[in-house]
Amino acid sequence: MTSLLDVRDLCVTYRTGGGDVPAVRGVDLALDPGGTLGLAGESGSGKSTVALALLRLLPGTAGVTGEVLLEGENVLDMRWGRLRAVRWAGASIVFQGAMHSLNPVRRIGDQIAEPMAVHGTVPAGEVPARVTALLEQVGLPDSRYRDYPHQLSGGQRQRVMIAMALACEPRLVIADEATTALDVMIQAQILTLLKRLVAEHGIGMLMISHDLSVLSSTCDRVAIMYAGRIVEQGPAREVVHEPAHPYADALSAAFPRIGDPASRLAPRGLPGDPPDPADRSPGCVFRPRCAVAETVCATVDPPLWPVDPDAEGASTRQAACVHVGPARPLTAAPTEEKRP
Ligand SMILES: Nc1ncnc2c1ncn2[C@@H]1O[C@H](COP(=O)(O)OP(=O)(O)OP(=O)(O)O)[C@@H](O)[C@H]1O
Repeated sequence: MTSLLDVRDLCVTYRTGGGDVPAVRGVDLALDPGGTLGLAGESGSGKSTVALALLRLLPGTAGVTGEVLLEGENVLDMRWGRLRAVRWAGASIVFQGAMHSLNPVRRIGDQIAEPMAVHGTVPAGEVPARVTALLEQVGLPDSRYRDYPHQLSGGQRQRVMIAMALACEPRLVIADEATTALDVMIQAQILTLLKRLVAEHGIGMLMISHDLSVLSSTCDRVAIMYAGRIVEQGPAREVVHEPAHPYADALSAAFPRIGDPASRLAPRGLPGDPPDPADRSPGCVFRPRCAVAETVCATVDPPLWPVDPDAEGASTRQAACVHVGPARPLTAAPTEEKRP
């Protein structure tokens, strides 16, 4: 089966007056049709840069290398006309903060109709009925068709953004912090809606959030980013509830876990700051903040490898840490030597 999305060795560097900022460094991601992949990491880890790179929406100051294969076709090599056809119809994106993404002086229905008109995916005469159907799918009455964005609540506007994203029946939806600005009740409603729509339409979804609990309740698989790299990826339950990489562990511990009263009362924080993206020191980039760092971590920068190479299906769970997987022997000697 061809992957819906296959990202290979994606690197993004922003050119700034203060020098180059390598925001994404060698990211590999894969998503099957109908699959849901979560991308998590703290602020500045490069999540949005990945999302924007997938549809070539980055500013001109960004240099991009690697491959973004959408149903086998490299988005990074597409000619402009082909790229325009792929946006909305092949893959669409829902951003945080719908008020800034919607046009304040255009009616909701007309804005949802626009991608269909531009791409000609629906005959002109059928567009109003399709808009009404989309409004219904996202839980809005068709009386909202003629409303302006300011007449809707934040949650309703976010539903409009989802309706727009689905308008041309894309195979991939990218949701970038799509529920972050919403209160917890509305957030739950929108997540339920997204999950239902993705399942009903067989759409693949890449969901970006700094909130692991959101991803664990929505996605099949989760990838954790730190300083522009994926440091762990695998089945959502395992990555969120039994993280292997020390950073994934710290991120997971920062969120209260349902059913664990102790963690609900005292989520752990992660000391220190994320590294300067321009820092090219050798070794593991997480080392200065890592509670289990050893001497070897100052020189070895491990790639992603299987967490448990002996377990069945283990190849799907990977982490980039010398303390997990086949790298363990690397740590054995220095650890023994250090002991008195
Ligand atoms: N236009 C830009 N020019 C220069 N640097 C940028 C630009 N956009 C992002 N960056 C830098 O790239 C890195 C990754 O930023 P990005 O916004 O992708 O992270 P993020 O994980 O999505 O963060 P957040 O959750 O806060 O949105 C950061 O160091 C950021 O400062």
